[in-house]
Amino acid sequence: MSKIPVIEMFGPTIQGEGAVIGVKTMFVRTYGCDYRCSWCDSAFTWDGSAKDKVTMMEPQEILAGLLELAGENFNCVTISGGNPALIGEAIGEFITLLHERGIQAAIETQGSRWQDWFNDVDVLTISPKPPSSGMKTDWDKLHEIMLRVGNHGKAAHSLKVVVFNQEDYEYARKVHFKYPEVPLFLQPGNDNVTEEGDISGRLLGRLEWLFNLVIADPQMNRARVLPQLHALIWHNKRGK
Ligand SMILES: C[S@@+](CC[C@H](N)C(=O)[O-])C[C@H]1O[C@@H](n2cnc3c(N)ncnc32)[C@H](O)[C@@H]1O
Ligand SMILES: Nc1nc2[nH]cc(C(=O)O)c2c(=O)[nH]1
Ligand code: SF4
Ligand SMILES: [Mg+2]
Repeated sequence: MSKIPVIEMFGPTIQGEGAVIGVKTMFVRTYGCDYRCSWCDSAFTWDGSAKDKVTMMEPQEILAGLLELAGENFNCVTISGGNPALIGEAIGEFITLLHERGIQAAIETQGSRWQDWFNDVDVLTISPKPPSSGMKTDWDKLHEIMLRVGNHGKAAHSLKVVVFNQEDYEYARKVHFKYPEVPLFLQPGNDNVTEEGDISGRLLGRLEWLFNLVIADPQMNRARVLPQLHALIWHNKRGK
């Protein structure tokens, strides 16, 4: 039986981002990422600082862990990371276990890798990375993924672009132009992920800035602009 490197499990909490914002969900965060975004708010999944916290878990053990944490108090599990798309069939098996119990599976990934289990996901969020991240988008790979989820998947899929500056905004426009039929969510970047205390004022200022860009832009009439809702409420606290 193949295993999944899990760095944390938490919840129930409220999905704070994207297409299913506001939904009660558990989180399973996998270890390891093929990217190194300069502003990553979950860098402990790849920078080595929490390596000793990784547990290799079978799908059944993860489900048992979630049930222990929350009992029956959830019907959605969000698998994030790191990049969960680095992991093969074990996640497919985990999704099957969730579905057997009538639980939905949501995925957060950046669109750099495909896995066949994407087709079985209920909510697939693809979040390609803008220039401020320091990462370079492989547009061919992203295109392959968008075609595959569009043609075969049952997944309700959407694109989510984090925007820190004007150049990132241009990148988001490019993504929207390439995939105009796919729901696009814009999310302002949190430029200090270690600040303690109440960061909501700073984040709301960035949200207003992004609102104003979209309001002025006829190319973005269908984009949706959302905060990281959990960060407004729980700030930079981990496991929320
Ligand atoms: C930590 S990532 C993990 C999943 C996957 N690696 C990805 O990037 O899509 C989860 C989400 O948080 C977003 N994110 C990470 N750091 C952020 C920051 N400083 N401000 C706003 N969003 C951030 C990412 O863009 C992604 O949409
Ligand atoms: N509440 C909450 N919502 C989220 N949406 C995406 C998250 C992530 O880190 O992938 C996240 C997270 O870490 N917490
Ligand atoms: S792709 Fe996601 S997890 Fe990986 S470094 Fe970027 S934001 Fe962090
Ligand atoms: Mg997060």
